[in-house]
Amino acid sequence: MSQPPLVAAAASDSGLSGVRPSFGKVLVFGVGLIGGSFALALKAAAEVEEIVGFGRSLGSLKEALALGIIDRVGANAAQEAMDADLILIATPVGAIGEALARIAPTLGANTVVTDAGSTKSDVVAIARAVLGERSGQFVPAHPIAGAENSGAAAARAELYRGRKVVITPLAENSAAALARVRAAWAACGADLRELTPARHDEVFAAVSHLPHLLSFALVHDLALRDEHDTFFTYAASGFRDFTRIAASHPEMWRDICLANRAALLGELDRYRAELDDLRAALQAGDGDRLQAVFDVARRARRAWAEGAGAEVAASTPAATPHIAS
Ligand SMILES: NC(=O)C1=CN([C@@H]2O[C@H](COP(=O)(O)OP(=O)(O)OC[C@H]3O[C@@H](n4cnc5c(N)ncnc54)[C@H](O)[C@@H]3O)[C@@H](O)[C@H]2O)C=CC1
Ligand SMILES: O=C(O)C(=O)Cc1ccc(O)cc1
Repeated sequence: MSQPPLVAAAASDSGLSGVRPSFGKVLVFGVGLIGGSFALALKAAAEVEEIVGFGRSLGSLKEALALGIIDRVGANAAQEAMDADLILIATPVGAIGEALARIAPTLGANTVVTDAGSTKSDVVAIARAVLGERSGQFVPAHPIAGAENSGAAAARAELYRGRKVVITPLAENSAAALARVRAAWAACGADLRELTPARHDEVFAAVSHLPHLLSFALVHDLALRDEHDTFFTYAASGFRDFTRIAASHPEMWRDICLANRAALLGELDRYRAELDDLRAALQAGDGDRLQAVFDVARRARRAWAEGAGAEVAASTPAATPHIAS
């Protein structure tokens, strides 16, 4: 790396000439919200010379070109991978293996590869299978920033500023490869964290994948009712908050749910047990129990929103064995 990214950005902002960007040629596979925002952020930080986009549809790549997100539409991934400095794979997780397969045979010895997938154990497994002895060049990542909107038109340079990006390094990553990928995400303004792939998937099953599944389920159930218009007419801001994420991309979420199926099933079972507990309290007219659960949840939610983390002691007396365990 020629310069620490933010130093180089500051130098270029202040008008100093002769400071080279940290990355020459960057390939982005999947130039949508996440890939497009990464491209725009590297450009805004003056950390890249050229961004070449690859994707499934020429139409969306042309849109990304017109929006100034990429500099060229790539035609030959294998050829471009030979001398790329950095490659980001930002397709739905089910397509990451296919993108890796396109670059694997010709991947340059000094090229580093990262991804943005919402799941990590499956991505690591496919990367090792496809890249073989080159898997050390792949440093997995997951930006915890996004939205229910998708596509290149939703991309913005500021998306990652101050937001966490979880890196799940591999034992075979060299210190240099890890540093290059960390530098790229840091140049986007991210707050870098590290987890193992397995721990990552457990955590995100609970705080991201399950909430999306629940939101899709609620809206699906209402949408299929005969008088769904009446329900939606009267839905207020609580419904809006709970269901915003049900407007997320169905294909992307299909892939995430399937990729993290084991952890998600575990979280779903816990949630069902929680619902059973609340149902039993409701049926028994046990207002104390309802209020005790709501009180713990309210304090945890408020502490989290205030940035203190959810460190409220779970002091609710357990009504059922599953809560006590
Ligand atoms: N949307 C979000 O809030 C977040 C998404 N992610 C992850 O980032 C990745 C991308 O998500 P978004 O940018 O939101 O989706 P998006 O739908 O905005 O962009 C995905 C892009 O990948 C392209 N694509 C789809 N299948 C492909 C294939 N087989 N080969 C090549 N290109 C293909 C699409 O044409 C599109 O341009 C996913 O893996 C997702 O799990 C991670 C963090 C947040
Ligand atoms: O829209 C939202 O609030 C999100 O939760 C965005 C999001 C979606 C997928 C991820 O892996 C990370 C963040």
